[in-house]
Amino acid sequence: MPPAAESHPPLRVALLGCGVVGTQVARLLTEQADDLASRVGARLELVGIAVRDVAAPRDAAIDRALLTDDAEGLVQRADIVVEVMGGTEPARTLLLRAIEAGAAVVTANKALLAEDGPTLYKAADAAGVDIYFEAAVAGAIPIVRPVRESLAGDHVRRVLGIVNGTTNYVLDQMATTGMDLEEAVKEAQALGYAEADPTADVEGYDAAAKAAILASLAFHTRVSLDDVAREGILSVTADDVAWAAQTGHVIKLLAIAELRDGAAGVPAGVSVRVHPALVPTAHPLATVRGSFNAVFVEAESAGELMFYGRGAGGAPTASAVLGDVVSAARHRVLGGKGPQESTYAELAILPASAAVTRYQVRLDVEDRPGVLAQVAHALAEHGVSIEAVRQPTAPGGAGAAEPGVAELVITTHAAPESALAATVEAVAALEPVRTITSVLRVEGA
Ligand SMILES: NC(=O)C1=CN([C@@H]2O[C@H](COP(=O)(O)OP(=O)(O)OC[C@H]3O[C@@H](n4cnc5c(N)ncnc54)[C@H](O)[C@@H]3O)[C@@H](O)[C@H]2O)C=CC1
Ligand SMILES: N[C@@H](CC=O)C(=O)O
Ligand code: NA
Repeated sequence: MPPAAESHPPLRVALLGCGVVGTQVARLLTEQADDLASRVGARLELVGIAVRDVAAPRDAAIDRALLTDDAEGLVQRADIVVEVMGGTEPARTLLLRAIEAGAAVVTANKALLAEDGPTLYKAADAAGVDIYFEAAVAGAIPIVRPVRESLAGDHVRRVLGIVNGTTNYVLDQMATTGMDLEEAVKEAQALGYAEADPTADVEGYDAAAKAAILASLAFHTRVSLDDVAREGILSVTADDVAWAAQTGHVIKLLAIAELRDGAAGVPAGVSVRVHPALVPTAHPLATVRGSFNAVFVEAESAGELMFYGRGAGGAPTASAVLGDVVSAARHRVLGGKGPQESTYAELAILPASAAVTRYQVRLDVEDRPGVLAQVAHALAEHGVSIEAVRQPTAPGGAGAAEPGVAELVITTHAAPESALAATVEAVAALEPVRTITSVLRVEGA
């Protein structure tokens, strides 16, 4: 049991940034001060909130006397620095200054961690202080700590997740209300899910940053944003969404990190990617609605684990931040330190072309005998085997693109991305092929 709060001097907490997340962190630190003190064994005293503009209007929960535009000065007078301003600079410099000054740091900044986490981890290690970042991946969902600590005795094989609330919200709205992408993004911004620049969400950078962080932790190997093969949701059309529903799928933006052991002609290493994928409606990931996130982890001894909850929004993200603050604060009171970065495995990072997935290819072809055989032959020549072929529109009948044209939907067995790219090119070049309407990966089947 921790000592009574009064037995330890208060711990000074500095907050950098007072936007969607920062406002909720400040509110919870104040409203839950007594509980937090009892849980930590010392009072957590919010000593300042660094903002760009001290005169700007703020939520009523913010004590305006704490506002300062001197972030550099603030980090020098704190035991724990919480960074929720986002962006690479000045966040990195301020966190380094805080670490040099002996403060523990808590950050929600996945963009910074995925780009330059090692600089911060090394500095924290050298200074002997904690660095925590639960909020950086999947908001409120405890996923960093389970992968970093609870599964430290296991071997993780694969992580598959919906880790961006904005894009999940957008795809869900497109599927259920027919809303267009731009309108749904505006709603996600208003609800506090989107990044300051929502292109980070819709182009997959945010999910890629989270995938890099998760892959690093899961595989004890340094993975940065540049190592992640990335596709966002801008190429997903209303037609894709409607067609997915018609065939028993939903489209989700997935983050995938997997260990490949050198089988199937693909070299051994780690494959990390983010892309939209067709997920069968019976799969648990298909039921993840709105801004919710979910992460599947497959580990050798633990088997399959699933983590589900709110991945975005002020209060849910603040919950994860506060959990980290409590951990760091307990170390200040009771001694001890959180885990360091672990990169001993030093696995190879595989190129995007080595990713192995099933694909669904939709194409319009001339409706005459022998066409299907030509298409099948082109696939076979590239070593891609067909799992199923469907012709959703009756030849030349209702729903056909035009008379004499038939739509084919080909689902492949798992094939390397490199083989598929060449195959699609070869199929597109066939004389009876009019258009390749879409190529989508299929996951979770
Ligand atoms: N909003 C969400 O659902 C989640 C956000 N995050 C992360 O949390 C961090 C904050 O996100 P939000 O609160 O949503 O962003 P926000 O844009 O609402 O808030 C950031 C605040 O920091 C301030 N700021 C930026 N640069 C500053 C500087 N140099 N000095 C002082 N203040 C500065 C901005 O003026 C703004 O008020 C980001 O790293 C984001 O990726 C993580 C998980 C979920
Ligand atoms: N913009 C992010 C916020 C949380 O990380 C998202 O939409 O998930
Ligand atoms: Na989290």
